[in-house]
Amino acid sequence: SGKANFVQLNPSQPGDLKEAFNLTSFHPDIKWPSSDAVGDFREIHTAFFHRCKDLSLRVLRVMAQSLSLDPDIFLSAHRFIGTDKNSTTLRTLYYPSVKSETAKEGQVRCGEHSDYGSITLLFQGSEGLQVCTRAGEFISAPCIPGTVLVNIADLMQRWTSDQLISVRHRVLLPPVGNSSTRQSLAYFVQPDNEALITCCDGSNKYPPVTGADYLEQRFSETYGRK
Ligand SMILES: O=C(O)CCC(=O)C(=O)O
Ligand SMILES: [Fe+2]
Repeated sequence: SGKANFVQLNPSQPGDLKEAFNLTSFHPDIKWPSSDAVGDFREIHTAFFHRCKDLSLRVLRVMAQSLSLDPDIFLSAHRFIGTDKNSTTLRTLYYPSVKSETAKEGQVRCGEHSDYGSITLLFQGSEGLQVCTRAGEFISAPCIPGTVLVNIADLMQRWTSDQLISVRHRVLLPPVGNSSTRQSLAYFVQPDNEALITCCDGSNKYPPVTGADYLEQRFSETYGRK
C-alpha cells in the first residue's frame, strides 16, 4: 500500500528530517495524492515502479553470473514484484531545507542503516549520501547524473554467505547556512514473501528464512511493531 510518513532508520537517534511516500505493490486502497494536487503522480509512479522492476531483474541476473551461480538463482525468488506476494517498495524521498538552529542534537536526514532486502536501486538528485567502507569510514558517494546507484542489502549478504557485503549508509544534514533540499528515489528490491532464502553455497551459514519472515523481523527491530 502507499503511505506518507515520518520515520527514522536509526531508532536510537531523534527522528530523521525527511518526508517519504512509499509504494509497495498495487492495491486498490492505495492512498494516492489527489490528481488535482499532483497531476500524473500515479501514472508516472506506476510506470517507474515497473521500469525499476525490469532493471532490478537484469542486475540480479548479472550478480548471479558474477558469482558463477545459476543465472536464475536470485530471479527465481523475485517472481512476484508488484503484486501482494512481494514487498518490493518504491520510496520517494524529500528532505526539506534545514534550519540548523532548530535541528536537534544528533538529528540527520537519514540515520545510519543498511537496507533489508536483496538490492536497492537509488536515484539521487544531489550529493549527500555517505557509504561506509569496509574499514568503517564514511565516504561521500558521488552523484553522477544519469546513473543508478546499486546497494547490496542485508538479505543478499545472508543469501551469499557474506560473499557480498551489505553497505551501511546515511544522509547527514547539509552544512550550516546551506538551505538546499534533497530528493531521492529508492527502490528496495525484496524477494517474494514465500521464497525460502537459503545460503547459495550450501554452507547453511545462516538458517533458511522466507522473504516475509525476514522483513517482519527487521521491521519489528526498527519500528518496534509487527
Ligand atoms: O536518500 C537517500 O539517498 C538514502 C535513502 C535511504 O537510504 C533509505 O531510505 O533507505
Ligand atoms: Fe537505505
